[in-house]
Amino acid sequence: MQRPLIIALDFPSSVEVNTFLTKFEEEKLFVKVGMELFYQEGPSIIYSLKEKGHSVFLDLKLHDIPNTVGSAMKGIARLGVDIINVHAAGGSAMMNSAIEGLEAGTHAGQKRPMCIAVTQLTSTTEQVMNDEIWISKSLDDTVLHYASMAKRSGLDGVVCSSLEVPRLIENIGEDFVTVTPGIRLATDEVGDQARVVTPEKARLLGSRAIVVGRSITKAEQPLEAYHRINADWEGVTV
Ligand SMILES: O=c1ccn([C@@H]2O[C@H](COP(=O)(O)O)[C@@H](O)[C@H]2O)c(=O)[nH]1
Repeated sequence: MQRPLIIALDFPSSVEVNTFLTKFEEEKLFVKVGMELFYQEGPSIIYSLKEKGHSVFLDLKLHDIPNTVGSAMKGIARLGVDIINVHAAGGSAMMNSAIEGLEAGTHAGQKRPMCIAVTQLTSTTEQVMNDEIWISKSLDDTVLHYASMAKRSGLDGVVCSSLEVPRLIENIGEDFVTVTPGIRLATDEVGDQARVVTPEKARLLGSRAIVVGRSITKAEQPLEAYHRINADWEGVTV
């Protein structure tokens, strides 16, 4: 994985996905399949995207007892996805089990999917985390704690806001992958996201990958929006 812009395919079915993807012609993309799409289409959407040559992040955010997550991961590894994730809040035993399941399910000679942990959702503010989730620490400390636990559990990286990336690089190192949603151009609507940065700022803060949904999928010209955001992310003048 270089430094991809991952497009969140938050669509209700494969019909909308296919219409959207035709705008990109033969371009090979890095896409994210989340709950909305996967719960409707199941594994067939993964096979179809992989067949077209796209890289796939399956964003199901597993969070259950270790045995259940491990068994689920065994099956997920067989789908051939490039990235899968869990909630770090499930704890270290659950994350260890996720890795064991992925290793057990990966075909011999193939690379297991990268496994990353959600630290705190980018829609969560520190106040909500304190008052509702009942974690009485700072958001930055909590993200660092969850990320350190994920690293010790053998995971490859985390999902967090770009705002937290410099501290993670400083404490955990550059090799631990940071996948960062909550990306908006200055003119975009923020919507339900709370910890938001521009693609350029994400690059400057050291994010390894950005995840962009509505700023591309709901744009009047999705291809143009993709190129504009990608240029901002890569630091290329267009
Ligand atoms: O902390 C998280 C974890 C996952 N997401 C997902 O990323 C995209 C963001 O979509 P936008 O339309 O660009 O807001 C979406 O699929 C979320 O489920 C996240 O936003 N934050």
